[in-house]
Amino acid sequence: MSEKAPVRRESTPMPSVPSRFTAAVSLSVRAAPVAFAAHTALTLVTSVTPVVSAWLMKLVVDNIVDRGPRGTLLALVAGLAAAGVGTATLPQLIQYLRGELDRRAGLLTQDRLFTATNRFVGLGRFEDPRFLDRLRLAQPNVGMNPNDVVGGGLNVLRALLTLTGFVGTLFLLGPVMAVLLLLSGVPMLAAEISLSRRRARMIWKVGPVERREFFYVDLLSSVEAAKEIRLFGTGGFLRGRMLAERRTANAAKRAMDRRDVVVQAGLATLTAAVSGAGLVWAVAAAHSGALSSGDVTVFVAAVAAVQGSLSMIAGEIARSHQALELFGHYLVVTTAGPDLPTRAEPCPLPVLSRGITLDDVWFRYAPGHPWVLRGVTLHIPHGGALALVGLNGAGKSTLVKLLCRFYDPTRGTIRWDGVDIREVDAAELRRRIGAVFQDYMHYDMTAAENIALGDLDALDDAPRLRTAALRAGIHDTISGLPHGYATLLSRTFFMTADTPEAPDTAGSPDRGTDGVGTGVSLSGGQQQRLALARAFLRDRCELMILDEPSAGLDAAAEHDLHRSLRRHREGRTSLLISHRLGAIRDADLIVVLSEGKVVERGDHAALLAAEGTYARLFALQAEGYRPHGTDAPLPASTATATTRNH
Ligand SMILES: Nc1ncnc2c1ncn2[C@@H]1O[C@H](COP(=O)(O)OP(=O)(O)OP(=O)(O)O)[C@@H](O)[C@H]1O
Repeated sequence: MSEKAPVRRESTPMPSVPSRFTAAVSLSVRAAPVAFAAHTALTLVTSVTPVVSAWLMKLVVDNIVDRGPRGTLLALVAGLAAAGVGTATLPQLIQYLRGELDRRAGLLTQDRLFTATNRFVGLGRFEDPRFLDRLRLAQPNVGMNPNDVVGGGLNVLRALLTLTGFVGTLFLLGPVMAVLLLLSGVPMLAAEISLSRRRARMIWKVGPVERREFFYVDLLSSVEAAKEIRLFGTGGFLRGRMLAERRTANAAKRAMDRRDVVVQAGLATLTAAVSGAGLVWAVAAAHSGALSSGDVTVFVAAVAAVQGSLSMIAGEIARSHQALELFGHYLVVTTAGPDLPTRAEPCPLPVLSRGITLDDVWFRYAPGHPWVLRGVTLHIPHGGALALVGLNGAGKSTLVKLLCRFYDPTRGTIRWDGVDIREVDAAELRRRIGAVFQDYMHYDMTAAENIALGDLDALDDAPRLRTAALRAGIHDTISGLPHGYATLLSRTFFMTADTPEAPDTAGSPDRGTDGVGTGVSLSGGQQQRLALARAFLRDRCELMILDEPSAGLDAAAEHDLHRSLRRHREGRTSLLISHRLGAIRDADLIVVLSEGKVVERGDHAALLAAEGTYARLFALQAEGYRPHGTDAPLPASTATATTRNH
């Protein structure tokens, strides 16, 4: 069989600029059609008000100089006042509409982004730094908003309309000057576009640096890391690392800003030179009688407006270009193909009746990485309990991840009652599995929610939650919490019902606020029981996987847990991983993995008799329970307790 890359690196190409622009516009329209239409219409109205004002001003000045009819003058002044009110008020309305569009487009973008990431079947994408960089840049709260593209496009359109009006005016008054002014816009545009390209490249380049900086920020502000940081005194070291990343990002941004300053200064000098020349020409023309006083007024306004519009067009094109680059990351993420091959019409997954078979399974996390599983062949019989044993790094958890189809085997197959699990719907496969992972999750949510995340159908089903909690031995603890199952299991958030107006005790030496507003923290073992309850909620699952389910439990709890598990797994297929060999001694089949290979298999008695790895590990553990300095065998009762509880 040919080798398949287990982790498909993201390979979706960046869409072309026109398709990015079309996609951004359609997303903004879909997010808020009314606000979009109103924003567009008002923006276009504001594009003509400066031209109208300038012409009205010319007519007013000419009327005063020529002593025109009083009624006409009043009408012109009224028109000028109306245009002034429009110029003054419309920007506020436009700004509000822009904000609303930003918010709605941001919401839709976020929704689509995380709908897309949830669609990935496996874990590979989340271990691909390039993908993670894109995902960060594509988030509306980090900087990307499709509306920036639309807003930029509209501003360009507005500036173009204003420009057309004033250029027409200038052509009437001084065509040479009009051409000169327009030509001065060409280097401006070229320079701005080149700057925006560089800026977009810089943002992409510093992406990984900023992600690392956020990693250190997260460490320095998380309660989980706070213990070790204080114990080992690593705060200064981590702060140094964080600042080093910030300095690297700052250096890249500074270099960009310096280039910006030089280019903008050059452009401003050019602009000043052109408008100075225009002013000299207009004064000379007025002196010779070629232009009226009103003409000079409108000419000066037109030069300023044309230059303003040109600079706005150049700036907005540059900003839109940059926004389009960021929007491209969003499109790459949301249109990325599946991370693992999926069938358009998946095979139905049969009810497990025979078992799960791994046939010559080889696996490595990436093509350049070492093999983690090397030709594993084993059968987990239906209704049986299979235990996996092995030293750290032997590949046990990896095997579990393949069973859940978080990755596909690089070679070989895994069959569920004869059906290759690559052929079935991964979500359906996972619905049939209950699991507690070695690195189980704890959620900053209520106790009920922490359990219900195992099966959201049970979110409002108190008896089911209670049964699962009872089986995991955590019910009494939860019942004793201030709000029972509704207690927030977190000290880092406020309870939903409470408001952040609770007294701020951060600066107070005595934080004895009786937990005002915040939830409670559970111990590590209690959190592990909660994770077990989450798995037990899936009491109808066909395969139960328990990867080190009792590592954090006290001896009595572990004993109770294994008794409960034995009861629970009757007639159910289960896969158990534990370094505490007493916990798995009564499994139907014990498989010893070493460096990705099955090196021993059999039941407890057979493996002890074989005097191999398992027997050696078991003897080592039992040794720890022998009275000091004796070779005497343990008393029968102690031996039983030892092997069962440790
Ligand atoms: N996501 C990953 N990417 C790359 N390598 C990984 C990844 N996860 C695990 N590995 C590597 O795979 C090997 C097997 O790891 P695995 O977690 O399966 O071992 P294990 O038998 O469960 O060990 P332990 O008893 O310590 O839990 C290790 O060498 C580890 O470095």
